[in-house]
Amino acid sequence: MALTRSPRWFAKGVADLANSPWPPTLRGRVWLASPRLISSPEPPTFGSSFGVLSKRAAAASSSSMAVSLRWSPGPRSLWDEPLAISVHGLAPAQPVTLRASFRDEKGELFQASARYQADAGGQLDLARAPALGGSYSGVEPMGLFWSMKPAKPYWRLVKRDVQTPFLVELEVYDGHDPQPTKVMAQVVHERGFLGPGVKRIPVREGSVRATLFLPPGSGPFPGIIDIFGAGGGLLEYRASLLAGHGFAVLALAYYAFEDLPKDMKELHLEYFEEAVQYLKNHSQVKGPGVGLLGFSKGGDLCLSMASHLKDITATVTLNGSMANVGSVLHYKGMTIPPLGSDPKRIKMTKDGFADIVDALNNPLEEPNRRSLIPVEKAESCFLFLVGLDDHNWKSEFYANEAAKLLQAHGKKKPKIICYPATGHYIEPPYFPVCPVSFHALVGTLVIWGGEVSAHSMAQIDAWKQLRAFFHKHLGKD
Ligand SMILES: CCCCCCCCCCCC(=O)SCCNC(=O)CCNC(=O)[C@H](O)C(C)(C)COP(=O)(O)OP(=O)(O)OC[C@H]1O[C@@H](n2cnc3c(N)ncnc32)[C@H](O)[C@@H]1OP(=O)(O)O
Repeated sequence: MALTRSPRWFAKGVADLANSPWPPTLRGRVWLASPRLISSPEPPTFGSSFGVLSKRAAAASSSSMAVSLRWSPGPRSLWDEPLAISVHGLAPAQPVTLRASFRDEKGELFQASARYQADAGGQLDLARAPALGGSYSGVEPMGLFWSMKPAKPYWRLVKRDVQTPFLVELEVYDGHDPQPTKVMAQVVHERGFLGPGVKRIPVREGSVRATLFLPPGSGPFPGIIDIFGAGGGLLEYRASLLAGHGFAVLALAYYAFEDLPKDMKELHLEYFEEAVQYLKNHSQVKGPGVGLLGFSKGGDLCLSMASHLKDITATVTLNGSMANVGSVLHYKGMTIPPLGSDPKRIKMTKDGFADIVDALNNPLEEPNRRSLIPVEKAESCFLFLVGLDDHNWKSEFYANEAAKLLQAHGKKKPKIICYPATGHYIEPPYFPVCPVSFHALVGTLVIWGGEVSAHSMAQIDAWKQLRAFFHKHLGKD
């Protein structure tokens, strides 16, 4: 039996299919609105983002009205893209519950839900309608994403393979029951990390272990090196998303990856210098200088790179430190010891988690000054993005002291943007906030800080700010 569809609806789906920039295999899947439209056992795959009822739910649905759930851009989007989400075909003022969920690559579930009420016309537009409770409240067009929580405690969202999307399922349930059962519409949407035409190039040049992401087109593109914090391995997701905004981005590993050192006890700046040279010399990277983006320990590494290496034009840190932390840093015979700490200053929260915010020594006091990073030697301009509720360390203090050091030596004033109620893990937009998780360097569960809503808004703004800063100082592609 052929599928029967309302011509307009079907044509839209097919049109999306034709225009969709994504290869057919990556197109969103849709389920049908009601039994009368279902004839194939397999839900069809369309380029459209019209998503409605699964076959199972269709059988349960009493309404013959097709409830449709739509979001744009469709058929898939990138993780850092906002979505316009709406529901159509409801009864006037009908109470409904929306639920979003997906599983990460380790199979761990992330989910959020919120209660809404349709308008007089039976429509629900998340850009206008307030959530009445659940994972969030108020008018929050992307609340279903940023408010998601893992079912597994102390679990962080980490995208390990940027070549595959997360399949996010969005469901509309009838009513506001705490555990609603009647599904009225359902759609699976693909949230990717590699934009159309972005190339992913593994880099094994000399001792450099990295992945280069190039935007579509011939370039040359402004180049950025992206460095994560303590944890090891090679995390690519921030670089791959940033490449979607016109930058050539090198996600750089520096320990616990392939033949790199197994731990970060001893790091050599020559390794990072080799990475800068690789990126600078790439035919599709626009010189003369490159940008650096560092999060946490990656932030202090970027400051050390900017201070000691040539051709660093723009440096952005996300909750970085202005002292060398967690490893001995060597460069051309020079040795910078790690900033000391005192375990006695680790506090325990009432829930039994470690709060390490005061554990590090003050880098301005002797003998800790030997761990200070000589940012005054840098030619780079700086943007320090700071979470004011960072519980990993005193990010605001470090940013302000680094600014004083720079200005005391006649350097340009760095831009400092502080985000209230924002914790340590400032990730790309719409990453669920992780309040507590395992700290690779401390070896236990720590609190990272951050109030969910404020931290989520900070992630959206920080992403905008760093992109604008790099475009301003490195040029546009
Ligand atoms: C005196 C004190 C002074 C303290 C003074 C303070 C000094 C702070 C200095 C450092 C500041 C920072 O950088 S703070 C950290 C910033 N973090 C980052 O930038 C992220 C860096 N990368 C990572 O976290 C890692 O690469 C991962 C977790 C993404 C993947 O690493 P991996 O090595 O593949 O992980 P894996 O083997 O699977 O698991 C290793 C362990 O990591 C944890 N883990 C793994 N995946 C996850 C996950 N999604 N969510 C939560 N936890 C996870 C588990 O506990 C797991 O143990 P098990 O369950 O398998 O047994």
